[in-house]
Amino acid sequence: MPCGLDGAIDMLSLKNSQTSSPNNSTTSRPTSKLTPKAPEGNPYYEIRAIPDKGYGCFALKDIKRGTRILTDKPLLIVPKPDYLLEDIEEAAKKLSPEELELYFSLSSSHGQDPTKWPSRVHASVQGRELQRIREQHLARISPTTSLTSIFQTNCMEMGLSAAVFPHASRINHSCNPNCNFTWNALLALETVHAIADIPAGAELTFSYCDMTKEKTLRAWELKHYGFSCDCRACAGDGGDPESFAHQSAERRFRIHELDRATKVLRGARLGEGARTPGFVNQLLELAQLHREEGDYSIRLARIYLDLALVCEIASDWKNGVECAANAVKVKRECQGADSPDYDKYEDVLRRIYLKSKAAMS
Ligand SMILES: C[S@@+](CC[C@H](N)C(=O)[O-])C[C@H]1O[C@@H](n2cnc3c(N)ncnc32)[C@H](O)[C@@H]1O
Repeated sequence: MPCGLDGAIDMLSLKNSQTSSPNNSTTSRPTSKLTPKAPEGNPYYEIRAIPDKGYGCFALKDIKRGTRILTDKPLLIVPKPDYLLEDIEEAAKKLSPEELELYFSLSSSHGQDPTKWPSRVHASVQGRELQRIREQHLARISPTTSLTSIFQTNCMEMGLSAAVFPHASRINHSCNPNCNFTWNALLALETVHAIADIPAGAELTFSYCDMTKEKTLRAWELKHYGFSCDCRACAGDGGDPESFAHQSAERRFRIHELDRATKVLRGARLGEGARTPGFVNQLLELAQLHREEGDYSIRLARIYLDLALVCEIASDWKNGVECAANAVKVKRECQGADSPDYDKYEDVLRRIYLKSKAAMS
């Protein structure tokens, strides 16, 4: 294996499976000319071309927070998150010619400038991980669309697998999104919910990265998709401390501080958390920050659930019921009442409510 003097491996000297694939006919080919459309009968959105973004999805009417805007069946499933080209090729063999055409009509972030990317990988990175990094790099800088370039531009987590969804894939990114996507294993469908009230004409967006991370980390993750984000959380703050960008950066910084401070006491050690001074206030502040940031997601639902459980331990029934009710509401609105675990949220609310009634009698 060629290795630089500094112990780094040159990525481009290691070309392999992109060119030696046994299934080259599907590995690389021109982009399809299919025009994307919202699913037939979907009343919520239409697809339009946007300068510099390809296509995007736009609300046809006012959409209330909690609305399920879309359910989508996977088009191509790769049953491992650390996929290689050979895994995508294997999955692509199961596609009909029409499905393959649809796959190749999706967005592809190939054609990127190689000088904007590190050209070397540390020598300690070996085997499958090295091959994966190399394949993805080659797909990114290649002048043509490929199975890998489309997969890495569009794939979403599907439990322990990764999959491409033909309709959900048309939704563009924002670090301050108005939609949430979740794999619903019970329905075997990807679901997209509005996490804000969306006015008619607005673009539907969700976050491709962990939106609570700070701007430079988000920018690095988004670079893999070949764009830099200009959403209101990423826009410059113009030196104005009142601007959304400035306040958002401060909120996300504080969210990280609070996450670090509370992480060890959440989950199995919640009982200890309940006895730790300041823990409840930290969780309350965290919930407030997520709300202000518009992160009306499962993260917020879990914070409320933990608050409810801490209140239950402390026999604080009034706040317990309120927090459990918030947890159920956020969970339902961002993932749906038919989502896995929803019953668990409702059970906590019911239990604390009954205990509060018993305590009053
Ligand atoms: C999953 S696709 C989204 C749909 C895509 N626009 C299309 O035409 O099918 C991801 C690609 O869309 C574009 N994109 C998504 N969000 C964007 C944003 N906020 N700004 C610029 N381009 C964006 C990038 O080209 C990215 O690689």
